[in-house]
Amino acid sequence: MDEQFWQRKWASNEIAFHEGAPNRLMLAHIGRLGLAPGSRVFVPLCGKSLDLHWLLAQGHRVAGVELSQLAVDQLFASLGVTPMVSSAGELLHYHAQDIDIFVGDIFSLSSELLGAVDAVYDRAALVALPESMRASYAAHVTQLARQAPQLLICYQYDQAIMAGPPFSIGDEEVRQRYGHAYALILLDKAEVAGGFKGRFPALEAVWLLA
Ligand SMILES: C[S@@+](CC[C@H](N)C(=O)[O-])C[C@H]1O[C@@H](n2cnc3c(N)ncnc32)[C@H](O)[C@@H]1O
Repeated sequence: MDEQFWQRKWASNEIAFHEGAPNRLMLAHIGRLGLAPGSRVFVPLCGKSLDLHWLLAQGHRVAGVELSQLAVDQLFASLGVTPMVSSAGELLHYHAQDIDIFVGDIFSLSSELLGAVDAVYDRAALVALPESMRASYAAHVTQLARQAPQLLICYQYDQAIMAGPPFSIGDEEVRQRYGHAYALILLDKAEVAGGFKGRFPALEAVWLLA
């Protein structure tokens, strides 16, 4: 999954991962992060997720990083907000009140550029990356967020049925990626209603990394 793969997806509007409403598992479990009003939540690989809208509506601040400038332009358009855009190293920094979105590769983002965050929310980010990138991604997010608590949502299914993305991330892999830095609590594991992509059984697991 190189950069061109995702740029093509956005350019051709093949974005089935984009949900038309805030994620139901986030709504059910985000309380476990214990966010105080005004908390700053980092959303890696954020796309134009409506979860960002929801977090803002709760009075939180959001920070994100996303490869596709098209996605980020669409995000701000849907928020009805005109950002200030500046360059930040190899990234572009879109800023508006309570919002900082960095456009470019997450591996070009530093904790200094990102600034302090109170929590991380990963939906469809770790699962979007091939196995060869996931160890570096998890280590980088842990370091970027200075071990802030994280709500992580993963799919689990038979990887032999579909190549991914999204990839299947089993419990053991979550422990391998994050167990050294966090106490892991499996909050929920439930069948994907109607099967994954309507074709085969899958589970969604929600983890609290505390
Ligand atoms: C499966 S989508 C999920 C988007 C969002 N989290 C959501 O729930 O709708 C994965 C996103 O990660 C972005 N992406 C992939 N690799 C990236 C990277 N190295 N740095 C930043 N963004 C990346 C893609 O452009 C895509 O928008």
